[in-house]
Amino acid sequence: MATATSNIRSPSIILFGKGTVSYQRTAAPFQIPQFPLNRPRFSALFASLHDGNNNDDGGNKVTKAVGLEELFEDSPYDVVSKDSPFHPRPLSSTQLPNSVSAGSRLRVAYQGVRGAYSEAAAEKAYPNCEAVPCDQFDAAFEAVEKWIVDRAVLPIENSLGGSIHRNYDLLLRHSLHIVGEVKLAVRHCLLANHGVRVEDLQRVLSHPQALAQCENTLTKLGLSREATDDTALAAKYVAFNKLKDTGAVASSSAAKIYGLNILAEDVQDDCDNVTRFLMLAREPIIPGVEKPFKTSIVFSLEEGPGVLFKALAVFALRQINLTKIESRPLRNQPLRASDDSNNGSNIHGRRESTECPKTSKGVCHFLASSRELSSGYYHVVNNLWIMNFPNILLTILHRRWSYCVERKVLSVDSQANQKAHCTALWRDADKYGFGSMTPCN
Ligand SMILES: O=C(O)C(=O)C[C@]1(C(=O)O)C=C[C@@H](O)C=C1
Repeated sequence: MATATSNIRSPSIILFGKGTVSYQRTAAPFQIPQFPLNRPRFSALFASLHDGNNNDDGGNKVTKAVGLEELFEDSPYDVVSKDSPFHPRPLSSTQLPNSVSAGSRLRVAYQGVRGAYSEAAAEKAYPNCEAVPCDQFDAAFEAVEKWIVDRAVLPIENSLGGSIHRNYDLLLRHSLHIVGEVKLAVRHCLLANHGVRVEDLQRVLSHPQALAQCENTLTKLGLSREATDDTALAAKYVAFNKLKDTGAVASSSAAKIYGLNILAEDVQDDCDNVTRFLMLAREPIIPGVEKPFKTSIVFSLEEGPGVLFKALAVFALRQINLTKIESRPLRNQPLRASDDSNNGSNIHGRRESTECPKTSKGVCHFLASSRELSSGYYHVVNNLWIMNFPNILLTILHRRWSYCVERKVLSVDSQANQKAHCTALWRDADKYGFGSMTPCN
């Protein structure tokens, strides 16, 4: 009874081609004007993909899905140009033109195909938005940066599966700002083609996070697991390939969209399965002094005893409530096998700025600075609920530590209090070590 999770060649690769090649292939459909006329700015990207049916409740989806299967058979890479005329095809980072966003309806990028939880999150975050699918997280970041869309909504953590590290890392490499968050209750279903029973299933496909969230159930069922780029893509793959021994873990809306049967509902291990999504924009929210904001800060520290403890003391001493901290490897200062031999002493070596664009908002420049000793990690103090978090401090943090990205309204206090609070906090920051960091500008 196999229960291990394996990463197979992702169906998304099968469906959407191979990088730049699929980009070339997309050129043809641009000429087919099936795209709704009221969305001209996307005609180049989605000419063959929309029929204005995005809100279809799925009543006739079985026929559509089955009919499309033939399209996959002759040449998988042509699927880009022949993909469902009913669904937008995901953007990939190689397919983003430099067009400028215009128009009134907010366009919001999400990772996945139609029916992904991220699509639901995008619609929850921005009701009445035009949700734009992207094949990878990077593509969603780039779509905002290149003005293809106005916002991105991307998962950052799940109550059962934990952090989505990829997006932490991408936040550093891109220059977008967190302007809000949305939490989505994720209720997974076990889906299969019509006529397939639970006992017929040998394996199940889904996003790794979704598989992790259903670990106990899938183990009980004795199903092997294979990873896909998103849950809805798993459903699409199972449907289009008419698989009889393979199910998908995905949403009930994915079941409708791709014409699958729901074998079991609520297969996640805990009924409180919530994913937190970040709302990302090109411009930050400018914090006012009249309201406190929820803030995230990224910083790295020099190697030394208790440096992280001291850094966090800065917040503790100011009664600032931290709700999450995430430490991630610094890509340009990776751990090396040879570090084993120096008995846990400092990691030596010069960091090179290869990953981070110089123009990004401070933090990458900062992290790429040439300090010789480093812990090899950067730290994200996340969900930092700061009462009376003042503008001036935000400015200082932005200049010296990195960036403050997440801001949300909490309550109100006087400006004088805020200024005092800020000055003291910054003094502590200097005292406890942040002050020794290399300024980023
Ligand atoms: O695969 C999807 O449907 C997604 O939207 C992605 C994602 C994730 O990355 O965590 C979002 C919510 C669920 O936690 C499972 C998967």
